[in-house]
Amino acid sequence: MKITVIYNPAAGGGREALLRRFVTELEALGGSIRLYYTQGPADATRYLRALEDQGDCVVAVGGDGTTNEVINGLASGVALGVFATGTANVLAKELSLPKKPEAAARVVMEGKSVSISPGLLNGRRFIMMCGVGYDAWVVDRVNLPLKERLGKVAYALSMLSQIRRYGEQRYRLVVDGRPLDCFSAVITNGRFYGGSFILSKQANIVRPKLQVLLFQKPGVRFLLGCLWALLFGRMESVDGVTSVSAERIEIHCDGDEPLQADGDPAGRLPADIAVESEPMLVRVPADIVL
Ligand SMILES: Nc1ncnc2c1ncn2[C@@H]1O[C@H](COP(=O)(O)OP(=O)(O)OP(=O)(O)O)[C@@H](O)[C@H]1O
Repeated sequence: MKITVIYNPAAGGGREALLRRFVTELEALGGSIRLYYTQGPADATRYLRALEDQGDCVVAVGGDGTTNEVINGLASGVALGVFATGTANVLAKELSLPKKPEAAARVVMEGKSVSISPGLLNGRRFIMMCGVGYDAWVVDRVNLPLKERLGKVAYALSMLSQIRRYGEQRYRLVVDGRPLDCFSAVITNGRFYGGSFILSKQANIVRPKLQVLLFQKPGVRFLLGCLWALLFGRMESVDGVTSVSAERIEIHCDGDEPLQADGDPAGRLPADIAVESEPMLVRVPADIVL
């Protein structure tokens, strides 16, 4: 198998030793490897788009942001592999991908491929989720030097700093033609969010649909109740949270508001979100049922 490995040396504070073990195991299993170190934001996408032949599989080695940049450069028919070395690694949780480099290499070489339809946010792919409102503010305001040193703690601090703003801004969504208002929204392809927390039990990453979670009550108490429910996988049971599956979502508001996709900043409103018509092939463990 011809494999292009894209390594983000900044993800998770750097994981060079794990990368070496991963590549060694791929080669031991018969893989022919081309290895690329990303130089900065958007470089993975740029590099892949310029390649004439990406091989049979492109593996993202990094966090969800790296995977996002890889899928935006992935050529049609080339499989995606993931060796998660980032901070949160939500996709790895969703797909039960192993943390050990040797096991992750075996998934690429000896696992199976499943079809997953990415979402499209203003023409750019996302694989896990995008959002507007509170979670987009948290991503927008996270202190990057602190994230490099402290990882998830930087997100926790950003979450605290943004809580009091929740409810200030109202958004109008048009969900498959139906107008719905909210104070925050997350549009998710998969069940997991922010690590190992289950945001939506109704979502299913192999289904060509997106699950829209609307936070329709204002107030800090409501938001804290949602965060509490998230810890226990009960978000969709909270009074004031609406969860609907959809194929097309528009988001508008009066202000200049940020968006997040796969945990990284993703431009500003307005947003036009859809399910991509052509699914991607993604390498997963042979024994998982999605
Ligand atoms: N060489 C580089 N130096 C600095 N930043 C880079 C480099 N290459 C890529 N990046 C950027 O690093 C960002 C963060 O990477 P990524 O999200 O994969 O890791 P993470 O934040 O540690 O993990 P997670 O998303 O799981 O929390 C990416 O969005 C990408 O734009």
